[in-house]
Amino acid sequence: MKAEEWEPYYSEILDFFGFSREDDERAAQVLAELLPRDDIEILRSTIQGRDCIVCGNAPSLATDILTTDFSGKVVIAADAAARVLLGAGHRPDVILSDIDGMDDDFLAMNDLGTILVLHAHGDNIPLVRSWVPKVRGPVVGTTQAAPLAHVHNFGGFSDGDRCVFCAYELGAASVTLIGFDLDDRSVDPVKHGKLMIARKLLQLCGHDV
Ligand SMILES: Nc1ncnc2c1ncn2[C@@H]1O[C@H](COP(=O)(O)OP(=O)(O)OP(=O)(O)O)[C@@H](O)[C@H]1O
Ligand SMILES: Nc1nc2c(c(=O)[nH]1)N=C(CO)CN2
Ligand SMILES: [Mg+2]
Repeated sequence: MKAEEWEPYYSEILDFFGFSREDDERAAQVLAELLPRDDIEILRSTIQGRDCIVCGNAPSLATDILTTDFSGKVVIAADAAARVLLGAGHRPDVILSDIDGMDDDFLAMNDLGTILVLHAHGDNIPLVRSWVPKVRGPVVGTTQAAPLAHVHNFGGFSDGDRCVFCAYELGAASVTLIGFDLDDRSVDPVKHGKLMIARKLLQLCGHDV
């Protein structure tokens, strides 16, 4: 998504949650300084022209996995969905995370080739500082604010919808969603707000979830 197309959605999200653009920009700078590399071309070659399965982390993911044919597909996990996939025997090819779901399992998957797409925002700067220096494998940085030379903005907000924007931006042949239950009543009010925004952003990409 072009920056000028993303801007009105981003602006509305900042107003809705009371988040600060300046804090998001500061977070992107911190990420830029800590990233060991920019593996965007590895990420592009993983996704371009391929059928992708994007996995959200709704409670329904565990059963969705059982009825999904993963063969030949690129598996993209939204944050902690990666652990559910791994537990079911599917190490994701790519994980997008704003680092609140990150743990040593993510580093172990990254050591085996899973690409980490790590997102900096105004409320996760301490997580960026503590986890990014530990990354040894392929890594790409993202922001929801203005992109920097090696910190990308593919569009999207929550980990799940950002996976979908990233896949289309990098030329996926198709994108299938599993583990998305945006009407989930078990989530807290902030998460509910994020899921409603995810619905709107996914509709922009042609996915009615
Ligand atoms: N019912 C659901 N509950 C949680 N996440 C969901 C649900 N349905 C879809 N998702 C998607 O799965 C993504 C990953 O979920 P997870 O619970 O790991 O996220 P999170 O790190 O808490 O979310 P975020 O950082 O985006 O607030 C979410 O960002 C969201 O886009
Ligand atoms: N400033 C800020 N930005 C975000 C946040 C958040 O909590 N604060 N959460 C996100 C993932 O849901 C994505 N972006
Ligand atoms: Mg997260």
